[in-house]
Amino acid sequence: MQLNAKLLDPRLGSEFPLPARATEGSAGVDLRAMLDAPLTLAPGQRELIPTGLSIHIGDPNWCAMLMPRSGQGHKRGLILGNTIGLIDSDYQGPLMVSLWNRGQQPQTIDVGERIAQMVMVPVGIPEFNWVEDYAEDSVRGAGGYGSSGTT
Ligand SMILES: O=c1ccn([C@H]2C[C@H](O)[C@@H](COP(=O)(O)OP(=O)(O)OP(=O)(O)O)O2)c(=O)[nH]1
Ligand SMILES: [Mg+2]
Repeated sequence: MQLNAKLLDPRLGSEFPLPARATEGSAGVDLRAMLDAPLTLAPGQRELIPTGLSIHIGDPNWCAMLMPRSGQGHKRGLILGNTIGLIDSDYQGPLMVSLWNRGQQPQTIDVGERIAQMVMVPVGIPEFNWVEDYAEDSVRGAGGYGSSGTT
């Protein structure tokens, strides 16, 4: 899909590669920490980190989601302060990553390091049809929270 975007940090595309997917089959576009200097996050600390770009999706049938990189999350405890960042189709401001060190050790983020990934996701737009009863009872009904067991 085509995506209008602005480079807000001139180091992107010169000193650091443009945002890109790591491989042809990657779902996520890796986003970099466009910091002025390395940043150390203490255990439990989170900071809003600029990615150096903005996007304008435009089409309300799409959104973007910012997600942790699995290696960073699993090995270093670096995930997102909002768990997943949701980027609205009408947002035109700078893309920011709330990076959260949920681990036990301080973690230093290098300038330009790839800290998160952005995935484009289709959005269903609900038009609520408020009813008293559902026409059919589903097999699940109100069962949830482990109701189907573990085996
Ligand atoms: O990780 C994130 C999450 C959000 N945003 C931007 C894009 C998004 O469209 C906007 C608002 O996000 P959201 O709707 O999740 O936050 P909110 O707390 O509901 O703010 P608002 O009242 O502005 O909608 O902030 C980011 O840059 N990074
Ligand atoms: Mg909102």
